[in-house]
Amino acid sequence: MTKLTQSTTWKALQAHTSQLPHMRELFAQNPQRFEQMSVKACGLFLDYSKNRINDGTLELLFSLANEANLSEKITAMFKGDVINNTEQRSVLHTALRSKADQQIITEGADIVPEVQQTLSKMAGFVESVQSGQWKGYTGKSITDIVSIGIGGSFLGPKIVSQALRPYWQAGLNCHFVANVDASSICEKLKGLNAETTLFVMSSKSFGTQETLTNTLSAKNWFLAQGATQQDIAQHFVAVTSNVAKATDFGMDANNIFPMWDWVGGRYSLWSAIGLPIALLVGMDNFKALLDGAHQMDEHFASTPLEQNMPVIMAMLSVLYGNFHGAQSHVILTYDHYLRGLPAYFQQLDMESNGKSVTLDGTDVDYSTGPVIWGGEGTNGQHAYHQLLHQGTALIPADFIMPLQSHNPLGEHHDQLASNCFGQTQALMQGRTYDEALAELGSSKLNDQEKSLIAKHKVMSGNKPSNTLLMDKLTPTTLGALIALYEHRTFVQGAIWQINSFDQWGVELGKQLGNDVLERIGAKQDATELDASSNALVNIYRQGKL
Ligand SMILES: O=P(O)(O)OC[C@H]1O[C@H](O)[C@H](O)[C@@H](O)[C@@H]1O
Repeated sequence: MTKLTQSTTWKALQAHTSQLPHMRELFAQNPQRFEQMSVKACGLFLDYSKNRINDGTLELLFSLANEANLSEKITAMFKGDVINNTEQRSVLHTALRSKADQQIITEGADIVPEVQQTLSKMAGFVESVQSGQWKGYTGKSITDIVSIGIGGSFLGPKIVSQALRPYWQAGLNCHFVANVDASSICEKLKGLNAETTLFVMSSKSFGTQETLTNTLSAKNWFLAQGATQQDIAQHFVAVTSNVAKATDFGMDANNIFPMWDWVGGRYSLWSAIGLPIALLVGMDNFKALLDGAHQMDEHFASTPLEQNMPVIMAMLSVLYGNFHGAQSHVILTYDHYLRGLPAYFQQLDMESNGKSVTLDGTDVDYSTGPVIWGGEGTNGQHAYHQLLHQGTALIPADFIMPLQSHNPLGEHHDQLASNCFGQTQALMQGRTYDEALAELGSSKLNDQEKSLIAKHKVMSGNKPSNTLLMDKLTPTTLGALIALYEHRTFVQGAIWQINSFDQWGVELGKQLGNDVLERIGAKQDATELDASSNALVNIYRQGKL
């Protein structure tokens, strides 16, 4: 048994949670519940009153956080301690949104000046492309960006660009390519004009197979359209921490934007990996995004745990995962522009906290990261919400909604909001058998039929949800929202004593993928793998069943 599960607080939480009454009763007991269980920070408002908690639960959860030395761990991250112990790295994505006059030291050097220099380089480039000064090889301005990257070098730029669609500057469009399936890049290139297309290749390592292959194919396409080798510098730029590899690959040294080992891929949209975002929304908006995240960093670093938004959300997730057996967590966005956010948070959380040994290598004897999933709230209501309401799995939910729409139109937003609030209410209060029976009161069914239908209409309720509101989706509120989830992920990892910043599981997949690729290209059939893998490779080599 680990110390965590043996601790008095852990055991107290186990006993406490099983005795807590239904949320309907908790609301009835305390008229101040909403005021006491809501918090505002950095333009975001969190209502967490619809959770299976009372004051006692919160006290125990914060004790657990204190026993995990959470405050010390937060300080250690911000000041650049080597908290990613398996890769011997600091974790300093927060430095990317620091203020120019801050000093953040890692490996003996202040990194803020480098961050600022890179932002200036990005600003110059963005201005030049947006103004049309940056010309393609036939003297035309750029109209289309193709962003090539995968994982953290893809999803952040894509989802944030999508979320900030109302802020795009006229004249530029962006297309994202990640999948190594040729159909992805071929479809994206159809209809593009090489003379006006700029490729942004993003790879922290500059060694990821999918990204290198897609970039080579992009280069070949570009040359096949009539451009020459000398024209490449005007059409290909790279973002990477491996500048040497990028220049070896043929990237013009002036067109390489640096990033650093102390930025994890899934935390990297704030670095030059965010270049496609900046190209679309302009540098001022990109800086506003950084500023929103910085505000959340300050809130996280300096607010007592009890009022600390990321800490509250993280501890609630620990509550459900470790004391109520929840295996997944759903994120429901009531905003069309935020439709990609669940996928982004999925990558962030599952790659960070999908771990089963503690920092010192001990096997955990408790659940760690849940499955994160979700989508656009209103659409889900007509599909998978059924399982949230009446299924056997407990699935805590986050509902996210801006108060003002970017497209105010008739009654649309009122309907959207009423769906959002109505769902959290239904999840919380459910419907009892008597209520269901009463609803059937005037129907023509006989008593037996009424009783049967009523049983099917019962919803146990007591299903937890958080509601997150903001005035409007802006670069600043979006920055704060994403940083909120980053820190929530960090806090959970801190409680579970795992390393949230490595990803050895993903690395093994890459390694074996390369191994299989060699067998596919070999002269004879594969014989050295397991029977299934050999057979699959050999069927593939034949090219038909
Ligand atoms: O940016 P790159 O080095 O090309 O890496 C792209 C992605 O590769 C891996 O799959 C990692 O698990 C991700 O965290 C990373 O973002």
